[in-house]
Order: sequence, then C-alpha cells, then structure tokens
Amino acid sequence: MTTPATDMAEPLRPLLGRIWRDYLSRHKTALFISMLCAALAGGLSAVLLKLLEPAVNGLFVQQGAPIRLWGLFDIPPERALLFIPLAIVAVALARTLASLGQAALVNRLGHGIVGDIQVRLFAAMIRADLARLRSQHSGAFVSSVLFDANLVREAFTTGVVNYTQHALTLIAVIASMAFIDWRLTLIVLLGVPAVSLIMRRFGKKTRKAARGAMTETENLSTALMENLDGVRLIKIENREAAEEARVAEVVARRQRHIIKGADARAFAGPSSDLVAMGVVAAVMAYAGFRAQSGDMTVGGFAAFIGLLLAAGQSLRQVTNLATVMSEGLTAARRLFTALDIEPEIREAADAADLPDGPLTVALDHVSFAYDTTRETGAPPTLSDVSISVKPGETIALVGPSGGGKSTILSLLPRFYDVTAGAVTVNGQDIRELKLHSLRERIALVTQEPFLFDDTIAANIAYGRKGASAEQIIEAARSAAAHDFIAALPEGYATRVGEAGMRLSGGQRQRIAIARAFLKDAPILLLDEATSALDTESETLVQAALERLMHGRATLLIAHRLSTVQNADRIYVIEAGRVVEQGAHAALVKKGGLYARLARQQSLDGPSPASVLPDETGA
Ligand SMILES: Nc1ncnc2c1ncn2[C@@H]1O[C@H](COP(=O)(O)OP(=O)(O)OP(=O)(O)O)[C@@H](O)[C@H]1O
Repeated sequence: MTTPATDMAEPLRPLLGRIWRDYLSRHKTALFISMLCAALAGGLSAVLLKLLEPAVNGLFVQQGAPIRLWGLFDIPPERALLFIPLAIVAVALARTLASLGQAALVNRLGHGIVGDIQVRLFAAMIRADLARLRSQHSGAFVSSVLFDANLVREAFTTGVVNYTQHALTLIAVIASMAFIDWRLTLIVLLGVPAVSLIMRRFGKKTRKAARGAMTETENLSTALMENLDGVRLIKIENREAAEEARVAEVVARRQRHIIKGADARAFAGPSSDLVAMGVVAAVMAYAGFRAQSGDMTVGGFAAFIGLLLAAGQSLRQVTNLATVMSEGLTAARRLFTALDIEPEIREAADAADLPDGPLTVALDHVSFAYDTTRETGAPPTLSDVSISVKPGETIALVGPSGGGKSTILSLLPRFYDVTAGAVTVNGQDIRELKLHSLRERIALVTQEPFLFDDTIAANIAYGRKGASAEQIIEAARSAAAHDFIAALPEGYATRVGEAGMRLSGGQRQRIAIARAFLKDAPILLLDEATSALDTESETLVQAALERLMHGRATLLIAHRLSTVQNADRIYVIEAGRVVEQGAHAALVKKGGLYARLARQQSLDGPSPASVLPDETGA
C-alpha cells in the first residue's frame, strides 16, 4: 500500500502506544510471563558469571581458603570441587528452563498477533470503498497481508522480549561489574555513546531498506498476479521472455533492498563488538595497572573480564534487535495507514430499513464525478440525470461507450455516492438507508459473472444464507440452468471457478441468474447480461432473464438494441446526460441518436415485433 512520505515523521510514542493497545495488551499475561522468563534468564546469566570470581580465587589462587558463593553461602574448601560445578549446572539448568519458557510463549504470542493483524487488514480491505479498491492493485493488499504483518510480529514479540532479556542481562552484568570494581565499570560506560551511535546509524539504514523492500514486494505480488490474469495475452503475443525479464528486474530491485537491510543488521553486531573489544583493551590496561598496586584479585579480574565479554554479547544482540525493531516499526506504520482509512460510503447513525415488498427507484437530478479531489476541468461523469423505474417496469440505458451507463447502475447499491442530487428508493434518499438493507434488496447480474472456487450450489446460494437444496434447484430451474447442472458429473456439488470446472459463458451467466432468482430482490440491475453470449445461449438466458424481471423494478444496460426494444422506457445516455427518453418506436420515429444507433443495427423498422435481432453487436 502506498505510504505517504509524511507518515515516517509520525512520532514513535503514539505508534508504540497503539501497538500495545491494539495488539499486545490483549496478551498481557503471556507477555508478562515471557518477559519474566526473559528477565530471569538474563539475571541468571549474570549469576552464572558471578561464580567465576570465587571459583578462580578459591580453586587456583588461594587454595584452601573458605569460598563464599554470591556473597551468601560459605562452602568448605575441600568440597569446592564438587559444589562449584554443581552450582554452575543448577544455575544453567534454571536459565535454560527460563529461556525455553520464554521462547514457547513468544512463538505463540507472535503468531497470534500476526493472525490478528492479517484478519484486521482483510476486514479493512473488504469494507473499503470501491473507489479505493479500484485505485490500488490487489498485489498491494496481498503483500501487506502476507509479508508486512510478519515483520511486525518479529519486531514486537521476538524483538520486544529478546530485547528485554538482553537489555536486562546488560543491566545485571553492569551492576555485577560495578559491585566488583566501580572504576573499571566507569571505563566500560565510556563505550555507551559509541554504541548508541552505531544503533542509530544502522537503525536508519534498516528502516530505509525495509521501506524499499516492502514497496518492491508489493510490485512483485502485483507483477505475479497480473501475469496470471493476463496469461492468454502473454502467450499469444509471445511475451513470456519479456515478462520474465520484467519480473526478474523487480526481484533484483527487491533483493537489493533486502540485502542492504540484511547487511545493516549483520554489520550492527560486529561494529558494536569492535567497540566492546576497545573497552576490553582499556579495562585490561587499567586493571593491570591496579593489580600492580595490589588493588585487584585475579578472581575479581577474571570475573570482570567474563562479565565484560557477556556484556559485549548482549550488546550485540541489543543492537541487532534495534534494527529488527526499526523494520517492524516501518511495517507497522504502513499497516496502520492502511487500516486507518475510513470508508467514505458510510451508514447514517439513524439509517432506516427498507420496507418489504416492491420498490420504486429514482435518480433525481444526479451528478457524479469519480474523482472529486482533483480539479481536472473535465465535465463530471454524470450531469443532471433523472431516471425512474416502478415495480414491474423495465427501463433500458443505451448509448455510446463511455457515456456513463454502468456508472448509473453503480450508484444504486452505493458503490459510489452521488456528487449532487439524490438516488431514492420509495422516495427515500439511499444515504438515509441501512447499507445492508439497501443491498439486500438489489440483485446485480453483469456481463462476466463472478463465480467463487466452490460448488455450484454454494455459488447459487451466495446471496441467500441458509437456502435449502430445493430452493437452489428451483432457482436453477427458473434460470434454465438445472438441466446442464444435473448433467455434470457431480451435479450441484461440482466445483467451479479458479481450480474447478470451467463453464461456458452462457452457463456461468445462468448460474448468476439463478443466484438472482434465489435472492429474489425487488430491484434488478442487468449490466450487459447477455452481450457475451452466442445466439443459442442468448435465447435461453434472455428467456430466463425475462422471467426474472417479472414484477421487479429492472434497470438494464444493453449495447444490442434488440434486447431493449420491449423496455417500458429507454434512456439514451451520452456524455453523462440523458439526451433522449421514451419507448423504442417513439425514439425511432424521433430520428435522434437512438434512431441512428437503431439504424446502424438495422432495428429501425416500424415495430419491435417485426424486427429480427441483430447479432453484429455494438
Ligand atoms: N472507476 C472509475 N474511475 C474513474 N473513472 C471511471 C471509472 N469507471 C468509469 N470511469 C469513467 O467514467 C465514464 C463512464 O464510464 P461507464 O463505464 O459508466 O460508461 P458506459 O456508458 O457504461 O460505457 P460502456 O458502454 O463502454 O460500458 C468513462 O469516461 C470512464 O472512463
């Protein structure tokens, strides 16, 4: 999804606050326990290292002297060889258990959160305005749902918890160091500004790389989907190699970003290692100097260096995780931008339900522009269109291509809202109606009906939940679809759609008509429902449609005027305006645009009954 540049300036705190509120806080207990495990594992690492001092001093330097573990337990020197290794094993075991508990919780938490984000993204997508969905390629949504959500998971579960663990280890280790020798610890702390500089620098690089990679992932998904959709064109034009090259280019661009990000992540650790080693060198020099004056024991020094190395390791993890967090935050920003776009087609708070029974539809001085945000200077798509259709009436919209016929139909179910005027049902502005109630009362049959990858029965029943098998069959019979469905190997249980059986255009169309029969809505929209069919299919479909239209308020679009001659009224739409209206015979007689179109299709005879359908199409 395209991210406005300004997003990146969004302050961190609200973003983190939102991640907490919307996703993490619901898993508070699990998160708390995993943090506790992480803290425990971190603390135990320091405890383990603290054993070094008594071990070295007691076992090697002052053999025979009593040994005190962690300043708490005295162990007799003769037992030291047994107790010290045992203490190491016990602490290490506890640390392992804490780490395992943390990992198991974090995995569950993380994947739960990804699922959450994916479902919310899908919900936002499916509820988005048609205008927005049309303006973006579906590849963008796919890549967001599949990839970006995972980046957020990595950052906010593995990242947050590991970060806590290593940050706590770091604190515990530094505290232990201070306990052994505060002056040396001060030297260590001198390395902090250098490390924070490294984190900042590499964090910035990963963020930039993550943004680039996300855009290219989007482009890759788009390219893949486009190629699959357009596979026939690609093959007939022999463009396989060219498409391969185009995709290879996107892949290469994506890789460049991913490599840059991976480099930044991989370099952050070793760079902080370098600083850590510089600190070790400084500590060595100073400790050596102190040892000469007898201020430092060998055990103390060994423990200090051990702690320092452990600190270096945790530091490396913390810098690494900082880059992972940067990536996750970049993804989160993008996702939230997508989630935050509110649909403009909304229901009023006091929206009403439509009454049962027949409905009258009207467009009352409607004007409409697809893009009202841009001042293009071009005339709007529809200007001052007034149309009405009563129950049992059929009105036809005809006219030159691009005139605005399909746009008129899209206004009725509120796929788009009018810019001026109003669409009304039974005299009530549709913006005052419940969306669900409005759409429930409209059936739409288009030129290329969409079938889901499911059974024929499920496809017919799509618009009416809980329809019985008998109702489905009855609808199929009315749509002249029953015979061909029954002849299929698995009848109504045959799968159709993407991975299923391919049906002919006429068969698909009749399934869509059966769907409309089952929905039994009082308003019927037919958008070129028969124009893709051959004569035989058209006769069947036309007959089915006529049965469907009976008693409903029907608005139909047809390029072939032969299919609109029997309409109660014909509206001729040109350049977004109604330029003529009336019955077929009257319009032919009038000698205007309709008469011209009819002449082109040899339909200018005296009465519809005497005219043979023309099959040349518009
Ligand atoms: N989603 C959209 N966004 C922007 N402009 C659009 C959109 N859909 C259609 N248009 C424009 O609106 C105008 C009317 O298109 P519409 O599809 O309503 O015409 P039509 O009369 O149904 O054409 P046809 O007979 O070719 O199907 C055209 O200029 C078209 O380019």
